[in-house]
Amino acid sequence: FNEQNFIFQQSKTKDLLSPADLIPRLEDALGKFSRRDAAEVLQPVRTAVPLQKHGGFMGLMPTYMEKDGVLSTKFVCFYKREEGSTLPAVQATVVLLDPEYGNVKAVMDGEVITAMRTAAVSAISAKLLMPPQAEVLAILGTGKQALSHCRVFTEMFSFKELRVWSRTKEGAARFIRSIDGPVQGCSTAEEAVRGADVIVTVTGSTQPVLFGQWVKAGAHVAAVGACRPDWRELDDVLMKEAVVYADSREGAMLESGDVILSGAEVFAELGDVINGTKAAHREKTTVFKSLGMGVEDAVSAQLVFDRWKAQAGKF
Ligand SMILES: NC(=O)C1=CN([C@@H]2O[C@H](COP(=O)(O)OP(=O)(O)OC[C@H]3O[C@@H](n4cnc5c(N)ncnc54)[C@H](O)[C@@H]3O)[C@@H](O)[C@H]2O)C=CC1
Ligand SMILES: O=C([O-])C1=[NH+]CCC1
Repeated sequence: FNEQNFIFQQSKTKDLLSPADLIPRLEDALGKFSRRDAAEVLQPVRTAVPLQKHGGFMGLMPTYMEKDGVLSTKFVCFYKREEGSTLPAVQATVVLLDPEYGNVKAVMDGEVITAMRTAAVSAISAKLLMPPQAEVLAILGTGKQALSHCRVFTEMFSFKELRVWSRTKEGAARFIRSIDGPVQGCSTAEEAVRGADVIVTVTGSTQPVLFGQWVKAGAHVAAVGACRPDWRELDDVLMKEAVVYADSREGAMLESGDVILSGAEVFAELGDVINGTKAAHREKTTVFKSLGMGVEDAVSAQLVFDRWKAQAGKF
């Protein structure tokens, strides 16, 4: 394996991936995952290796989709970064293999894949669970995931109002400068979320930043940060009052501080709703606890590979 063409840099994955193409593949993958049919998806909960000295962890996310012939693994390193740091909080690489022989087919930059697939899965959660006629979107956090969520949500839905909150003025200003449409910068998280129909939490916080008493009844929350068992983004009130959905029930029980420490019950996986085996409680306050799954990276990497093959006229 030393073929230049099979290394996909960030610019290439960016060119080849679009939310519109990705969303149907992710919906299909989430549905397959929740059927727990080993011939469709084999995906253990990610192995997390703490990098104590450097304030981060490395996650290994292997996935096999036998029927689809997709074998991949992602390596992802996550670090807590100071506001304004130019270093990325999340760095990732996705390796796509041939399941028949075990040879590597492609090595891809995983930052764009991670940013886009995470936002696309949150958008799927909103499509299924947000109240009808949702008008106001609030985003807490202004980093890479905030930007990708903003892009995917504004592409997929027509909110009348977009609000954003950062823990620093500079973070909010940078975010507002980076996006095209109108956005209201809020000086507190409470101001951003009061009355919002959809709330996205994409912070590196380890303590709650969103409190149930601020959240409008019937709102949908896509909770994307706090991916360790002792990290929180949401308080107990919200976790207990809302109907809680997750990408993976096992992942949520092992990795999500919001689920584990609040004692909240995971009502369903997003895939169960897609499969029609569990209800989408749009009329209630809902939380989608996103942790990120290997199967999302697998289908995203396969999509990049398929698009590249089609463009290059390969095989
Ligand atoms: N569920 C999933 O599939 C994925 C989840 N993530 C998680 O999403 C979160 C955001 O990731 P990125 O945007 O890549 O990181 P980033 O570093 O680019 O952005 C993090 C944002 O959180 C803010 N923040 C950090 N600490 C905070 C605190 N104590 N209180 C309030 N705000 C705080 C920062 O100011 C920044 O705006 C992280 O927690 C990461 O682990 C990332 C990738 C995938
Ligand atoms: O799924 C993913 O890639 C991650 N989830 C939390 C940090 C990175």
